[in-house]
Amino acid sequence: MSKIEINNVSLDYFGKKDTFTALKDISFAIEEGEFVSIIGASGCGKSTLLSILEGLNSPTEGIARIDGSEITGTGLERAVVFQHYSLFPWMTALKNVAYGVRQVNRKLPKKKLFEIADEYLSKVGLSKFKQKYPAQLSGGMQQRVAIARALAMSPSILLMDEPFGAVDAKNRVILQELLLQLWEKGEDKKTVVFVTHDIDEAILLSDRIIMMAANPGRIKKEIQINFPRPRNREALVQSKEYANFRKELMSSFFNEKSEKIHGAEVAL
Ligand SMILES: Nc1ncnc2c1ncn2[C@@H]1O[C@H](COP(=O)(O)OP(=O)(O)OP(=O)(O)O)[C@@H](O)[C@H]1O
Repeated sequence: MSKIEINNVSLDYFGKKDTFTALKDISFAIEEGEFVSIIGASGCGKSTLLSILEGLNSPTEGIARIDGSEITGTGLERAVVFQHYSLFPWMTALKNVAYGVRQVNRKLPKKKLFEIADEYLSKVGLSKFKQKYPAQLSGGMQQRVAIARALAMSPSILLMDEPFGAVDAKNRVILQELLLQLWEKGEDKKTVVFVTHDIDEAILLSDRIIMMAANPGRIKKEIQINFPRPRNREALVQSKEYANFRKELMSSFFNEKSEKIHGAEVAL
């Protein structure tokens, strides 16, 4: 049994006048401990797919399962990290992480709760900032807190929707490496579903890439990534294998019909 199974899933959004098919007949499986990225043009349904895995949306057709059971709502075994920092502004970094831990274990004594929060903030390099409020932290730091909170909840599945999309280029690299390190070293390897627009990010992090196409949102290609782990960005990007692999991936990514609508490139 796979950790995640998506079988013939379609999802329609019903408007007042018309219906929009955001996902059409999608099937794939993700094994326990696998790191899978979903890439594709804007509007191809990546976030919609993630919302089904999160349990916020239900397929119009088909079935989505976790550990063999149909997803019927949100669950504490799934933690989510979004592009926009979803921290509570009135809580310190430490309290934000402790809040997450409390959601999964309400009986834990306060002291233990804060010990766990402390441990995870130190894993993401923020020990010195634990008493700061989100507004006192940079965007990259806030995203570290969000990652610490997600990991501290000890989920078996981590759902990440463009988690580094809003941070600057330098912090993006730092966060990618942090996530790679935490995931590769993790004693209990999480199953990760990671939505991104960034091909290099997807190659660096993933075991497999699911490439989607738009109108309607569907799977275009699945690509296995066999670069050995632990991965080192410098060594990886300098290798000939990487250059060839990336070139191939880029050409299938852009080999999609598109049209300029109001000056913007829109995938068809
Ligand atoms: N609630 C909704 N009602 C109607 N249409 C929606 C709704 N949510 C999303 N859509 C449409 O469904 C399609 C898929 O949206 P989705 O956000 O899943 O795409 P995406 O691949 O994540 O895009 P992006 O990369 O820009 O975030 C888009 O055309 C979007 O406009």
